[in-house]
Amino acid sequence: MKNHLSAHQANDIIAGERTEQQIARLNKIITALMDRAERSMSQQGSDFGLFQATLTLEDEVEQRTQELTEALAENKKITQSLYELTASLKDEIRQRKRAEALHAGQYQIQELITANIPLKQVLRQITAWIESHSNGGIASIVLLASDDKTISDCLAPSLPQEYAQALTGVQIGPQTGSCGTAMYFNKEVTVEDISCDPLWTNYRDLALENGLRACWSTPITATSGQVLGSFAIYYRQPQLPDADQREMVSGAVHLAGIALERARSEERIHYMAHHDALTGLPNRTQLQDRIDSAIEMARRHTSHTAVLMIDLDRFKHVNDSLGHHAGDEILKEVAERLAECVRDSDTIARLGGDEFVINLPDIEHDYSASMVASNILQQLEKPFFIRKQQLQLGASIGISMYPEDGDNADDLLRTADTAMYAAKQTGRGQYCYFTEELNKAAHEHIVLLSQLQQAIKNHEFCLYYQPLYRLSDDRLVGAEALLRWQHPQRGLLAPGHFLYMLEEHGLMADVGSWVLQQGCAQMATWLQHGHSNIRLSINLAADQFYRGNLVAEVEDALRRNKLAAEHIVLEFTETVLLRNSESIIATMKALKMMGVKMSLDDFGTGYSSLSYLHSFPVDQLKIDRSFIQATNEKKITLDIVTSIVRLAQSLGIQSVAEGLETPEQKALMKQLNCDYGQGYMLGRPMSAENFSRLLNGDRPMAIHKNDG
Ligand SMILES: Nc1nc2c(ncn2[C@@H]2O[C@H](COP(=O)(O)O[C@H]3[C@@H](O)[C@H](n4cnc5c(=O)[nH]c(N)nc54)O[C@@H]3COP(=O)(O)O)[C@@H](O)[C@H]2O)c(=O)[nH]1
Repeated sequence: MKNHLSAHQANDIIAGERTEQQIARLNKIITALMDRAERSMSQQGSDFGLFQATLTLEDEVEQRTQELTEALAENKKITQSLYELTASLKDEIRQRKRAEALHAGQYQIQELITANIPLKQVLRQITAWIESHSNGGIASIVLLASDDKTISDCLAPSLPQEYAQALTGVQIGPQTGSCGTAMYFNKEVTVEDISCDPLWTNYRDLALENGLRACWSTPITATSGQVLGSFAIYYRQPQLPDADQREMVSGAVHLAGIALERARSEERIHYMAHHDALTGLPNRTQLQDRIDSAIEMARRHTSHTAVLMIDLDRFKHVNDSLGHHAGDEILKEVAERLAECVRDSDTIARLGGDEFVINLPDIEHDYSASMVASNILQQLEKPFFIRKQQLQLGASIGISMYPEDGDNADDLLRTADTAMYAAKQTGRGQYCYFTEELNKAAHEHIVLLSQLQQAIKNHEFCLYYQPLYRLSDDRLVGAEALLRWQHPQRGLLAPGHFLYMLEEHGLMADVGSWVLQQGCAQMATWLQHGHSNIRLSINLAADQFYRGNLVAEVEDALRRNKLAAEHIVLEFTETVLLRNSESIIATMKALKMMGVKMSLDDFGTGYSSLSYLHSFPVDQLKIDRSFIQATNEKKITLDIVTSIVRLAQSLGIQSVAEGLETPEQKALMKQLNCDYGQGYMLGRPMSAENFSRLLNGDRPMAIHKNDG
């Protein structure tokens, strides 16, 4: 509809005015004609003249009357059309005002949403906005809980409070009033008369007691289609919504959807920023807040707060061997077991990996922390059953206390971590309190790590070689390459000082690659010097297998040094075999196909599962030196060593006795028909130069106790 006169309508108005002027003019003409007739009759005195004049006058009057009637009819039409035009203009103005008011309300709500005003305030504003345009309708918004089954809240400022409260907690279903049913089916539900509608059977009395007779409800959904709540309008008399109301409510539902979706994503982001995704426990950020609050409380109450840093023992081993999914299952169960050891007011957090932290606020004495720590150790000692396997883990715990060990969250976490590290060193399954001495040790640890990183850059590593002899005829048959660190201040260091750190900090695979290249280069040199009857054993770390490019690395080392595969033996421990994965088996088989011999190191100390020997292509078993050294003390150890040698013989593979220190040990192993021997009694690890001398039949120079 237009709000201005069309050209046609304007013409009509002008035509109306013209008609009035014509009538006035006609009256004047009639008067003039009458005068003329009178005058003519008196002047001519003739009857004919009068007759003629009368006729003319009548014709003119008739014609003018006709014109006048037409003009009047035209005028009436114009008046009618003017009346209609005014009515439609009034309607248009009313509609426009309503639309403007709606838009203003909509705009205001959009602004509230973008200004991050609390959700409930926004939703109340939406209900108020709709009510102000609903002629007595009562607006309400109910929210669906995250379980998608129950009403978590009802926001309806104009509904009776008793009624709104009664809706909270109601389970939605196919016959749960208008809102519950609308959310259940994700469909608009219109009930004209609550008093007789079957959807309201269970809630009818409640609604009628509160004076509610009709209700139509529209689900509020997220962009994904997920139902978030419902928007409803109640009436106090049986009624259906009209077209205007429908249009309005569809806008309100849209806005409520945006507000709810936005609030949910913000909640989600906040949750993710403060929780660990795997276990749902608080993360470091939230833990720090909780420790800060606990410190504040302890300060006010002049009490204490304790921080327990918990690290699982053998977790890395399980993770490496069974894979990350199994590891994740263990972590979730650990979280559950920890929850059983603490009060609701305590905080359990996961910092990542297998590191958990517990904060005990407001405790009187460290005795409480010790009680909790002992309980946790007991709980985590119990076996885990993962994928039909029983696993024994355990934990180490470090404890720090406010105010003694720190007056802020960072310091308490750091000191608890230092104590935890000490607990691990003193033997697993222990708890340990922070002390100043530990602080010093932790500092040294950090220094050593940075020196180790420098050592890699500055090529401070070298290899030592320990001779290997055939026991039947004492012939030198090879050597084992052993890593050494030429420390700038501390001198030559054996792996015991630093290998664990390389492993802990993920540096072992790179150092292992260097050992492989360097060992092959040295072996190639000895070959060039005519020593073709020896083999070099090279240790492989588990991480070298897990990295996935071991076969290519070995091929590369052999090719670069023009070395045949038969000149090297690769040693690995059972840790590698624990991850009984297709890829580890494939790697071993590929190495074996290349002609490389594989030796299982430290046999007897780990799981020593016979199934490994069946699945993996092993050529040699190295009996751990702890068995060899205990043979003269315990009969059972002698029996074990005898069995391992026999096992190797029956499998058609070689056996090597490690750590031979006395002639008796050597004699015993020879008597048992063990193939090879290695140990201080036969030769300590020595430099490449000294080993070359040994190969040449010379006495190695200056081999004394400290040479490696
Ligand atoms: N992944 C890699 N592991 C390596 C590498 N180099 C060494 N290692 C492993 O470190 C562990 C300690 O090695 P090390 O301090 O060199 O000790 C070796 C010998 O010195 C020692 N040994 C040998 N004979 C005796 C003995 O008679 N008595 C005694 N007390 N110790 C002795 O044993 C170590 C060799 O053991 P093994 O490898 O099991 O044959 C050790 O586990 C090394 O494997 C490396 O480059 N990569």
